[in-house]
Amino acid sequence: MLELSDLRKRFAGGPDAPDGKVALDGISFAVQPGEMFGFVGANGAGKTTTMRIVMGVLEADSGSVAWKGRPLEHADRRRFGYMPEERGLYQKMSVAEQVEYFGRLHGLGPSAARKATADLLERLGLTERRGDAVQALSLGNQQRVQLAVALVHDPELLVLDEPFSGLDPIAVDALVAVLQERCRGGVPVIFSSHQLELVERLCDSVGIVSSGRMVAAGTVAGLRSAEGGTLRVVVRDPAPGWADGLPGTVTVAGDRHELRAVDADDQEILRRALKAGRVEYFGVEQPTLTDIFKEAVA
Ligand SMILES: Nc1ncnc2c1ncn2[C@@H]1O[C@H](COP(=O)(O)OP(=O)(O)OP(=O)(O)O)[C@@H](O)[C@H]1O
Repeated sequence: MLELSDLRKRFAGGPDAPDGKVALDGISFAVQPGEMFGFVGANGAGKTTTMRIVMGVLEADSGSVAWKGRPLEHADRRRFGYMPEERGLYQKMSVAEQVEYFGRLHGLGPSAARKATADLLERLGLTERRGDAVQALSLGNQQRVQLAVALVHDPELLVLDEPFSGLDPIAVDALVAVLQERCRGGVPVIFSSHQLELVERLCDSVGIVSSGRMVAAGTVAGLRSAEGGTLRVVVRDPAPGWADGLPGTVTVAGDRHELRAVDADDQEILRRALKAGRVEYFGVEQPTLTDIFKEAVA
């Protein structure tokens, strides 16, 4: 549905970096209807640059962005919802006026804009602040307004640059519910985040970007199985030297010996552990998205 192919972008250099800075070095991925795509990467990896290119804020040096099978055009973007990294709200306008205004700007009629605004302010916990100027709100509440602005016109695609940063847990849950609802309605959602547990919980697929390149992409389950699990055994008070010759590493805390090993013969390790002492834990642990991320960007 949205398809990015081999995007490249170099920023002009200054006196310190005359050759410029390669921000994107061939980014490709696709997001399908109703798919939640988590875009993760270290600071400066290229996430914002990619999203800005999708939204037409920046132009790529080469590569392409297609929407519904044809080159993305300016008119398509009017039907997208975008939350930019540089938050842009009119500070003196009231919360409700602001959201309605952006709804109108994206083509909603007055009553549709009013209704969508009231619904979203309720969902995002802003109804009581509807008449307040944006500048009087806390940063987290300003963020909620920014999200309402991105969502008000019922967009066909959502591109959200760190939408969860700075939100309290209640607001995170409210936003998750809204995004999941939009996804269920067929809208593809791309969002960047450093909150990897949240990405793992929410996303159908994930792209890990490092130095302008996509270093891993796919479903969280697929990335996990590619990575393989870690065997973990905890033995209480084992005989000395019980793990000699076994693969992996052993850490000792008091009388608890913990062995962790990858790609090991689990049955052999279990036999040795049972012989050595009381086995308190034995299992294969799947890597978390944080483990996968660290491995991919290392
Ligand atoms: N306008 C610009 N001029 C020069 N360099 C830029 C510009 N915008 C971005 N860059 C550089 O491009 C690279 C990618 O930046 P980008 O903002 O896309 O990263 P990011 O993954 O969004 O990072 P973060 O997680 O910190 O928001 C960085 O090295 C950044 O310094």
